[in-house]
Amino acid sequence: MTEKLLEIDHLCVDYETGRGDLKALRDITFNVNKGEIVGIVGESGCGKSTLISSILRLTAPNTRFREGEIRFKEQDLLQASERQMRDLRGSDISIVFQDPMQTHNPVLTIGQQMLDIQHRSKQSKADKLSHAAKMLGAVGIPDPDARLKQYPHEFSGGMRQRIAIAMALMSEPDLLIADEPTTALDATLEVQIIERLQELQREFHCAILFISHHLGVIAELCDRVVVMYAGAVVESGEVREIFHNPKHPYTRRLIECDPGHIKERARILPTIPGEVPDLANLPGGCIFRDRCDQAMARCATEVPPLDQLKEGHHAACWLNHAEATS
Ligand SMILES: Nc1ncnc2c1ncn2[C@@H]1O[C@H](COP(=O)(O)OP(=O)(O)OP(=O)(O)O)[C@@H](O)[C@H]1O
Repeated sequence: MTEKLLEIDHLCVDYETGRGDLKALRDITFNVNKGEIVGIVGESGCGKSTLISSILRLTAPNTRFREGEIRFKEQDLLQASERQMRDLRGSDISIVFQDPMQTHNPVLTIGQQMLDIQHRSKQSKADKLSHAAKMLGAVGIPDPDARLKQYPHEFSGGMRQRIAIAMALMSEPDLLIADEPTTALDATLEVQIIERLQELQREFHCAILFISHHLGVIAELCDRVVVMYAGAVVESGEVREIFHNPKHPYTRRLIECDPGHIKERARILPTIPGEVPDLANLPGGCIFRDRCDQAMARCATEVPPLDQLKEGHHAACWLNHAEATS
């Protein structure tokens, strides 16, 4: 039976700005089940970072949680104390960033940093170092005992990202949030990291919330995908279903822009013409209509609901509304 780990329920998050409230997340609902890999995809500005910082409760001071809930193992994170959040971060929930240098301290050896992560453990220093070396080995760093004595700048970008993943997994988290961990790497390294993440997920049984601009990467790794546009979910479902039977025009355009397997990915991708609407001054109707080549009169006035089209496949587009099962 699938067990829910992370539940995002009708989440609405605003930023207070001089121009009024900027609606960064609107009515976001999705789950990550135990041991599952869920991808979040969308262009820059669609709200991916706001979503991650909301889950970790590391938001900018002008953030307002307007509505909705975030539950992790049934605990309501928006009501949790700062201390409870600190306990969760880096233990039950870990994160890997796009730039591994955000994780690494340049003036400390990798070994010292991996010791620091284990500060709560009662094990001896020798055991902690041996655990650190084992984790470096698990992410494919050769000669891990010697490498522990080196500084971050002595590793290549791909190796630094592997080390960041090793550090994130040291606490055996239930949820690993991977925030575009391969975007800064070339295609070959990207494939290696994706394959390694798949192996590690099987070994450590953690769930992964994988954030990416690229549907190709999501297709390689994830079980399910949530497509976000301008702060809202426009489509969600199993990766295979979304790829073979995309129902939202935005998802179709993303697939056209990011074809096939990441190994063959072109270095410069075509982009979708037009821009994400101003989230501080949202237009009425469907938020994608100005960029949609199938827009109808109704799209200008009525917001399409996120319809269930078949079990587990949802899309918010009037084109499919007649097929909705709920
Ligand atoms: N502290 C803030 N105050 C005001 N607006 C903000 C703030 N942080 C983000 N935004 C705006 O909120 C919207 C969503 O931003 P967010 O960073 O979550 O998107 P994103 O999908 O992660 O983009 P990227 O991939 O470029 O990081 C954008 O319009 C952004 O300009």
